[in-house]
Amino acid sequence: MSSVALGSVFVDVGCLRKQNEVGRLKVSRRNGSVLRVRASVASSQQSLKLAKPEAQKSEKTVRIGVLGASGYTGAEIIRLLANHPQFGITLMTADRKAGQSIGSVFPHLVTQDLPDMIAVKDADFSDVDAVFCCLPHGTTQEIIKCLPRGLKIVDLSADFRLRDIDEYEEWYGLPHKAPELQKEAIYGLTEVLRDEIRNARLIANPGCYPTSIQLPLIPLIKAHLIELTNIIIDAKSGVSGAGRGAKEANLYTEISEGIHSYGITKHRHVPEIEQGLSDASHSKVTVSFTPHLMPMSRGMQSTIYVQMAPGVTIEDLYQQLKTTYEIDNLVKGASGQAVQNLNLMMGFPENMGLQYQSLFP
Ligand SMILES: NC(=O)C1=CN([C@@H]2O[C@H](COP(=O)(O)OP(=O)(O)OC[C@H]3O[C@@H](n4cnc5c(N)ncnc54)[C@H](OP(=O)(O)O)[C@@H]3O)[C@@H](O)[C@H]2O)C=CC1
Ligand SMILES: CC(=O)N[C@@H](CCC(=O)OP(=O)(O)O)C(=O)O
Repeated sequence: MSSVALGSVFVDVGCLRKQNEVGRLKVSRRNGSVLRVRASVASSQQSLKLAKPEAQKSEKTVRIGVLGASGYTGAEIIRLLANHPQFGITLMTADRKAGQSIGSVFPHLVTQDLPDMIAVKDADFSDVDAVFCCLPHGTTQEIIKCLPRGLKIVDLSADFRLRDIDEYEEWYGLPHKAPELQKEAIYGLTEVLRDEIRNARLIANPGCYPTSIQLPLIPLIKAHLIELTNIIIDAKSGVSGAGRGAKEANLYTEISEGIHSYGITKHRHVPEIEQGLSDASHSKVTVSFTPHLMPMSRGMQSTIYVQMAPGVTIEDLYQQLKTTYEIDNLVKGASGQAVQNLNLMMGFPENMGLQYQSLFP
């Protein structure tokens, strides 16, 4: 039996991308037994130059609320929507930063003509068609439960990702406060559940690690090209993955010039990854997953070690991933995937507003 390593590289709230990879998941071969899958959302000042928010505003047909606009994923959605022809932001909320303008919190967004951020309790949803919910898990369930039923919701938190409520309570250490909504939620791994996402009201946007791991593995599992045992994932994240809130472990002095693993054997993304892989294989799949924090602002790399099924070659794996992904012009990341999902839910082309020129270096 042969083993192979899959390198899954993408960025959680945006990423660097080479010119010839625009809008694509790209598969390439390196060093004989290593396949690399790249999926990206470009981040750049360049994209701000492309945006003409005021000119586009009146033409935009979908009114968007961003809950948690003062956080990293909220800010990234605001940046992406500046260039979206149909999604116009009419409401933005914050907690500690309620009452402030987005430009005062994120200077790179100062050119946008947007409402000031308000507390969720003061929000009026009569002028909103869809929300991106960029709030901490736990808080999210209670807030989403109180939103008008007519809203489409893409939730970036982990609150509705696990189908099994008991599993949620076990891994998140919190009782689930909206189990009835959990039944309705669709997991937003776009490439895998596109049809379900189109008809959904509530999307549970996947975690960053689970996205980088499931995208390369699911097509290989579905095609029976790899064994379902001994899947080992060595993943690395930039610090923006931990959100903008102050935490001692994320101080510059703690994370610069070093790397450390965390959540070994008990990271909360394990059940999410196993749920997705088990669905793909119709049997219980377990993984060994170790995340690491890297001294970089944004970005993610997951190196995945798998055993190939008898008779399978690395070329088979390469062809499978190539066929699966080269036809999809997509961008990836927490906020990019959220916009991708709402595009589908609203009946727009999946990549609308997501085709940015990339930035290098
Ligand atoms: N960062 C990432 O790469 C990814 C994050 N996620 C998930 O997306 C969600 C948002 O993450 P991220 O943007 O990083 O988080 P941040 O910590 O950067 O931002 C959190 C946002 O929620 C607001 N907020 C915090 N507590 C409350 C509350 N009790 N009531 C109302 N609003 C509140 C904050 O307001 P204020 O700042 O004003 O206090 C802020 O706007 C989280 O669930 C996270 O797990 C998912 C994928 C990737
Ligand atoms: C670096 C870092 O701390 N990362 C976060 C994952 C962030 C993410 O994308 O996951 P959620 O959407 O589930 O929060 C963590 O390990 O918990």
